[in-house]
Amino acid sequence: MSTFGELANEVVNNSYHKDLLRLSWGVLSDDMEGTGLMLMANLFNMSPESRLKFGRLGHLSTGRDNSKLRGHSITLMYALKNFVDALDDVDRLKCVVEKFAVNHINRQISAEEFGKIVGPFRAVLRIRMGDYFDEEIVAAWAALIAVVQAAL
Ligand code: HEM
Repeated sequence: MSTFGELANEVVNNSYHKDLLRLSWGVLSDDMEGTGLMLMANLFNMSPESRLKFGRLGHLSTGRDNSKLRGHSITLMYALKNFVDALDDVDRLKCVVEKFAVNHINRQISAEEFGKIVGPFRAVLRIRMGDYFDEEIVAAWAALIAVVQAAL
């Protein structure tokens, strides 16, 4: 089992994956709010048990009309932007990942639960990337998510 530091190094040293992350981020970030809402809706549909962790957000099926869910979706996307902006600097990547890991440790989110975002992420990439969708793009995001999981 690789450590947090080893996984962070693997992400920073994988130029091909970094190209895929930046390319797909360019597409995903074109509509930060819409992409964030789509990711959350996918998580709630694909892992209904995760809804229990988001009690603060109220009724989770109301999408953009739910201002708390909307706020959460936007801040989640800016968290991803922090990761993408740190891809060339392993120390920077580690410190932003640790910052977001703490937010989840405080909410009792385990590494396994956090990993449930990969399927919903794949579904977002399928829609947003269209003909440019490729499993290797999912693998690049999964490797980045694995760094967060290792910090939980
Ligand atoms: C791409 C993956 C994810 C990112 C980038 C992310 C990012 C964030 C951010 C930025 C916050 C707000 C932090 C704060 O206000 O303290 C947050 C809160 C939270 N996250 Fe995540 N998250 C991800 C995945 C998940 C998953 C998979 C779960 C659970 C299964 C989860 C559960 C939570 C919960 C329960 C909160 C608190 C919501 C609230 O009451 O405001 N997150 N997340």
